[in-house]
Amino acid sequence: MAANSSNGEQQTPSKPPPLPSPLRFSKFFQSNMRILVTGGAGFIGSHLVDKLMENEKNEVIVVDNYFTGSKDNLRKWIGHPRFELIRHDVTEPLLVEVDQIYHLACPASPIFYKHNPVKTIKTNVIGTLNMLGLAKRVGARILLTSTSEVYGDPLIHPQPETYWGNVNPIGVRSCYDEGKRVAETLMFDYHRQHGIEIRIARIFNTYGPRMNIDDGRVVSNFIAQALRGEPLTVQKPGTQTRSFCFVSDMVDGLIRLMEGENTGPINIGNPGEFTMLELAETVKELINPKVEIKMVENTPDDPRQRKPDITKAKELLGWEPKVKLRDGLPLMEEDFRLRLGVSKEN
Ligand SMILES: NC(=O)c1ccc[n+]([C@@H]2O[C@H](COP(=O)([O-])OP(=O)(O)OC[C@H]3O[C@@H](n4cnc5c(N)ncnc54)[C@H](O)[C@@H]3O)[C@@H](O)[C@H]2O)c1
Ligand SMILES: O=C(O)[C@H]1O[C@H](OP(=O)(O)OP(=O)(O)OC[C@H]2O[C@@H](n3ccc(=O)[nH]c3=O)[C@H](O)[C@@H]2O)[C@H](O)[C@@H](O)[C@@H]1O
Repeated sequence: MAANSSNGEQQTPSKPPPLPSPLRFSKFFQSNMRILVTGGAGFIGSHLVDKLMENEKNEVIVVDNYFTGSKDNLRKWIGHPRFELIRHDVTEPLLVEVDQIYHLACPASPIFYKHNPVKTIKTNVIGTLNMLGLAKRVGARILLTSTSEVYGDPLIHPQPETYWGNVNPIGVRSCYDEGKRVAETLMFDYHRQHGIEIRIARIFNTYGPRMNIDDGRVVSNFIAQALRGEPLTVQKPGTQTRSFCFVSDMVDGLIRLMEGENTGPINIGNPGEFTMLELAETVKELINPKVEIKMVENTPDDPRQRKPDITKAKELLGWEPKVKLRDGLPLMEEDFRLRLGVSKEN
């Protein structure tokens, strides 16, 4: 059609505008759910992205500052028309149009979250405020990955969601556990004050392929040590317990929580409980019977026991874990062997 110029004369455009790129069609015409995953380049986040990307109706946007995560965890999706990766720190505001936010960004291994405690608490508090601000602005549902560390060194065992916890507010772990407690408070205040749709998962120790080899957490430490033929370092007294959930079960629980009708908080974890000495014995038996077990000093405020009460997850989400520790460890061993270049015969 002819256009009017500013002096009133008619002009005919020389050529029609270019067609949009075919990528634009594949990107915006197929998807009907745009999902943001903060911390999506990390261990749990990258497995969550894999699962979300299996659904052709989903478009996934990851934001990560790569503090503990890596692009390598997402390499199979880079360049995919339904996937975008943004280097961004959640302590800075973000504006993207999304329908759901899985908010995972936060260092999780104690050695990393204690490395820069002020940054850890900023990530938990300012990062969560920013993501809630985004959820409010664009009307998205937001899920926070909280932690069993909100129960501190628990005096009730196993821990139900109704337990308020036993947390040291001024200790070296407080940046993480008090940080997550404030993040939970912010979630509920935005829910009550602004009607934001929230979901809170309290995750218990999760393990699986893709954990950083030198992550510092107990399962990755023991597997890497067993494969390198080094002593398994059990921190004293060794009778402290944890309950280990395989990552595929965790991802299934997180998606059910997001898709369901309950705000939570809901414990997501595997109730199978082990002492750290039992875990070391199991890794030794399954991976390298020749390695020694060595007792080493512990760090302050290490919780003495931890086991989730998952009644709520069973009743409200129809969820319970499927993978036993003895079945999950060999899957992680396989991944660690590949990355460390240690074959089965060695
Ligand atoms: N793995 C567990 O056992 C466990 C248990 C309880 C809770 N959680 C929670 O689950 C989430 C994921 O844990 P994970 O084990 O995958 O840890 P991870 O360290 O592998 O992943 C965390 C990701 O967040 C990113 N990140 C950190 N700070 C950021 C920031 N300021 N801005 C943007 N990105 C940032 C990291 O680079 C990383 O990719 C965390 O919120 C953690 O607190 C994990
Ligand atoms: O599940 C949770 O809620 C929390 O669990 C872990 O925290 P923690 O249980 O302290 O994790 P680890 O560092 O793996 O320690 C587990 C136990 O193993 C022991 N440990 C650790 C490392 C090691 O080499 N040897 C060893 O005996 C520790 O003393 C501790 O008792 C995670 O790192 C947190 O991100 C998460 O929020």
